Amino acid sequence: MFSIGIITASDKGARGEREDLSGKAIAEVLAELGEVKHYLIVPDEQSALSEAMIQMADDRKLDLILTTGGTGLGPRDVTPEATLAVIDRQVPGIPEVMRAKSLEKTSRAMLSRAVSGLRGRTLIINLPGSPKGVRECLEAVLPALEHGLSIMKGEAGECARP
Ligand SMILES: Nc1ncnc2c1ncn2[C@@H]1O[C@H](COP(=O)(O)OP(=O)(O)OP(=O)(O)O)[C@@H](O)[C@H]1O
Ligand SMILES: Nc1nc2c(c(=O)[nH]1)N[C@H]1C(S)=C(S)[C@@H](COP(=O)(O)O)O[C@H]1N2
Repeated sequence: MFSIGIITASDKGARGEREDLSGKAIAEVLAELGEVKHYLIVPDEQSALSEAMIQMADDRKLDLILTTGGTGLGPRDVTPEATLAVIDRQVPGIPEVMRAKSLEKTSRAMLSRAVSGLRGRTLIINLPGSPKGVRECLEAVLPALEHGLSIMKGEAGECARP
């Protein structure tokens, strides 16, 4: 079981104006992969988002951080920039597969600028804001997540498939 953090990037959510169904969807989909240890709703502000990621990665030492929201083209959509500012190495295959699989469902998938990467021994993944988008994107990456996290933690040395 891996330790998981969820960050919902949402102005409405942070003001208490909308129930955060997307954060809940992440916790539901990942129930078998790990345990949600920390959960924050943060307004769409780059420094606050980066700060939340640093806290979860460096202080709480969580294995996996999922963000939802703020990946689009809106003027306040800055989650990818907040993520790029704190990661050491990108993992491009994760957003590549999320967009590729999601494009089979909606052409709007191309509008998510989501990124993914490692900060030390923490993997950070951006997801879109809608609960549907969260489920569709997580479904796309889930098959490889456990293996990726094990390699990241130094618990699995072999990538060979049986
Ligand atoms: N955390 C969430 N929980 C439930 N629904 C959400 C959430 N985030 C987004 N949605 C849904 O996806 C739609 C598009 O999301 P978008 O990111 O554009 O939200 P928004 O209206 O700009 O507000 P904000 O950025 O303050 O969350 C919303 O109108 C809402 O229906
Ligand atoms: N799988 C999937 N990806 C998706 C969507 C979706 O419904 N399903 N919505 C798209 C839409 S409409 C937008 S605008 C972008 C960015 O969403 P965000 O700004 O809420 O992060 O994600 C896209 N990615």
